[in-house]
Amino acid sequence: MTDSTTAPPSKSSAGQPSSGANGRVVTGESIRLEGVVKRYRGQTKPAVAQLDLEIDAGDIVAFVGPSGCGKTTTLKMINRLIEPTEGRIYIGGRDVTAENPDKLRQSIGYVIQSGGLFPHWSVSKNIGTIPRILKWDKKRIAERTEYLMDLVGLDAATFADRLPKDMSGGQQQRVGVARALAADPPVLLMDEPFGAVDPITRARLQDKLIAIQHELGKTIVIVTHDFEEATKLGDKVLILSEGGHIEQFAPPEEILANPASPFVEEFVGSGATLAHLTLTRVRDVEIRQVVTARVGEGSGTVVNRARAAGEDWLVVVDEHGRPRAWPSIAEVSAKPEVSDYLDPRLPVVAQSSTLNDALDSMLATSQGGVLVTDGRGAVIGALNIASVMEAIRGQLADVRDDDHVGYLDHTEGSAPVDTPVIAAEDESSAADTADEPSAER
Ligand SMILES: Nc1ncnc2c1ncn2[C@@H]1O[C@H](COP(=O)(O)OP(=O)(O)OP(=O)(O)O)[C@@H](O)[C@H]1O
Repeated sequence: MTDSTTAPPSKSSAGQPSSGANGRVVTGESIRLEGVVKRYRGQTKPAVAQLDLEIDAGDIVAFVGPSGCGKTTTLKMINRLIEPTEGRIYIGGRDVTAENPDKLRQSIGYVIQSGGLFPHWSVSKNIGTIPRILKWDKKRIAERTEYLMDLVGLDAATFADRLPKDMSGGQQQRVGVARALAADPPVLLMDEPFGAVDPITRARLQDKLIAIQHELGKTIVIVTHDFEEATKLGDKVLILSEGGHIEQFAPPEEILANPASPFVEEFVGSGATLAHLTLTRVRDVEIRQVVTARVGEGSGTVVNRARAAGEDWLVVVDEHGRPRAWPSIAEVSAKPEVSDYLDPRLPVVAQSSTLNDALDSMLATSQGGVLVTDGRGAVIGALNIASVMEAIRGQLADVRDDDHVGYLDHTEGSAPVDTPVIAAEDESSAADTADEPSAER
């Protein structure tokens, strides 16, 4: 990836990057909604009845809530794609309800599901959309485009001239994020950005967003239907009920530990255990060191290196340290030098990935381990399934009901009740199979 010296200096209207409360770089701006109301014409009830909300500069905030509660309406009022009926919205202390809406939208990044790219424009032309409107010179646009493609993990030489239709959904979504960041806006609004991609790609895009956020420190508001996604991405989660009513606005840990209302408890409901697992990141678990080898190195040398470290496997990396394959020493020994083979099914997660993501990745690739990479995609170690399971078991034990009596605590004879039927085929299917021979074991 490009190092930061080749990136155009960050020039958000927030001024110089500052350091947030948690020591992170902040180039984003705060967002404040004051008495915001939205009444759509012809509707008896307001979509958003009365909303007061303050989002800190440099935070990611996830909006969740049942369908129709006003998430998208609220998001689109921030960049005035939807005009508030009443109230004021401030970005970095500036009252944006009084600004020219077109100018405002040029200064706020906006990402929608599937990227929303212009289909007949190449990737680079798509990314340069706002800088062209802002009349940046060609050289500056070209440099910015290259930097952003690198930031979102797309090789400029391969993708700059491609049309969106010739890319995967996840790649298109990365272009959507690069385009939204083109003019270095302090605020990024995202409406269900990862809704249309498969779970593994989704986890990778979420990790990429977290890495970008750590590097740039924008203020990001994201609408999602997925509470697990909200807990993974959000520094804070906003739970709304009908009419844009705030049920709770707090860090995910706090929502899980102290749901503010029965509504929140029910909304979080069955997803709570899963969400607890989402709170544990790969970086919270001890990762194993791996032996790496560069493409083109002599096989004898790298096999000796692996043996000396007591490893049967080694990770082949490119010149940036990014993993390409994870062969055994027997496989490496079969060729004179380390091959440039790129394994399309390599299980890889980021440090910001959740234990769920790590497990998903292992299951999807049928591997017993997963490689762990840093924010720039370079390999830093591996996790095996046993350590993930151990951490998950610890998490589940923490959230399990304290009153639960386990097998070892049980006093013999104190539960003289019939065994309940917890799971069984329904009668019709049981009848259907009654005459069939029983399967061999
Ligand atoms: N253009 C419109 N005209 C009239 N009513 C609308 C309009 N757009 C949204 N609404 C209504 O406003 C309310 C809030 O809609 P909004 O799209 O903000 O909800 P949401 O929480 O984003 O929903 P979802 O999760 O289903 O996307 C809903 O009752 C919806 O039917």
